[in-house]
Amino acid sequence: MELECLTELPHAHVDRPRKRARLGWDVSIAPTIGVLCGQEVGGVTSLASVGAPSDHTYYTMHAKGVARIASPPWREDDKDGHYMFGLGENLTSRYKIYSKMGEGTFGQVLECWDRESKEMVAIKIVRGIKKYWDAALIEIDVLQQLAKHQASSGLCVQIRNWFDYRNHICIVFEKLGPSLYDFLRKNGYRPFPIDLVREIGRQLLESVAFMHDLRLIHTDLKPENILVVSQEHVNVSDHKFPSHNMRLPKSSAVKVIDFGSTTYDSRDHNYIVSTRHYRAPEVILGLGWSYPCDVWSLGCILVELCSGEALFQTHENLEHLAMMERVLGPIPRHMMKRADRHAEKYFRRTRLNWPEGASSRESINAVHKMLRLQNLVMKHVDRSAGDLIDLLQGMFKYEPAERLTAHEALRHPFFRNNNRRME
Ligand SMILES: Nc1ncnc2c1ncn2[C@@H]1O[C@H](COP(=O)(O)OP(=O)(O)OP(=O)(O)O)[C@@H](O)[C@H]1O
Repeated sequence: MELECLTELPHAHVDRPRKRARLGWDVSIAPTIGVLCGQEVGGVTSLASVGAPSDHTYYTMHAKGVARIASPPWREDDKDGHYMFGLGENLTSRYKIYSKMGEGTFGQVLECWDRESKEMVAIKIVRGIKKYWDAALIEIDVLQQLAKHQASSGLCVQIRNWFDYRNHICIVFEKLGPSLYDFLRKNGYRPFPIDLVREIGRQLLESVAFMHDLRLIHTDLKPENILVVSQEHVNVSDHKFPSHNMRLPKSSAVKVIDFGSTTYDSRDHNYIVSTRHYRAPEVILGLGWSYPCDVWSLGCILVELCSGEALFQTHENLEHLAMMERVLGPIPRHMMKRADRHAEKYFRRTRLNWPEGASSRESINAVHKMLRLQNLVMKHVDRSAGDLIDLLQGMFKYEPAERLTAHEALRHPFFRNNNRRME
């Protein structure tokens, strides 16, 4: 999602952890600086309690030839502030880098061996640029809130530790498997079976209900930010095209990641949030947003899992609103009237300025080709289509106050009799 949003996060009331001193382990590069700064979460020994090694310890370590845990040579970050690393190198004396698992706006995520807990972990190395530094501290604060209130089997990724390494915030997470988007892509954008959609949908709503109970709004829910817990997958034949094989997660257990844009509830949120395809109408119209924007994003994700493809494939506000009208019916007048000065140009008196305002004939055709929600669901789903349509209609209410809450959606008949994880 756009970084500009992050710089505007109104987190004034959140106690941000202060910037810590450089990691003590790095003393071989800068022996005069060195206070260890990790803060463990979840009962593992605190790095902070270890303290900086004295000169004596430092030289003894070297005398003992502990080259195995030595620091790699200092290098410049790349032009975008990303940490430069080599596979097999150490990241502090505790972690050894195995592979790169992903990359996002904030930094890179590396698969590392944790010598202390003797397990693989995923470490997000945040870009060494101040605005990302500050945003990472907010993400850590949120992750610690979540960790305080959920068991390790919870539905949001667990933070294990964090520290500052060579001016990069590093956040250590439990290691999870591929994202739902990875599965969709590898399957050539073929739909998931409805029972799997139901199981994933239920967990996502539970995780969002949990966040909302803590007054947290994720704001960037999308298939890329939902990871399956297990690495294992099964090959099954596509229910629609039995000659095609599909790769599906062996267990349906999923967890939500990426709390870099998560914010506390406040009445005056009106900056742009969410990745485009999953963005709620009140965000586009500048009407202010809150918890319901997460429910809208989940509605988009459920449709995408059922159909295989993102629902609103657009990069432009007017086209996006036109697509919403095509799939869900007209935008209520009272919302059009309240649209902010950036959005009022999308309307002509009391209707959307469409197709007159379209940027091209292709855009008009793309919108025209879209199916109504009912038809779209019925095209892809055989069983439970009626319940799913009804649930989605509640999650896609234009008026945020009328939209189902996550708790209400969980009570919907679509989820009845299916309240256990598929294994
Ligand atoms: N705990 C984890 N286990 C396994 N892989 C992970 C984990 N956390 C993140 N990843 C991988 O790293 C990628 C980037 O992570 P993340 O979304 O947290 O970074 P980001 O920079 O905040 O991204 P964005 O640009 O979406 O804000 C994910 O899409 C995923 O592939």
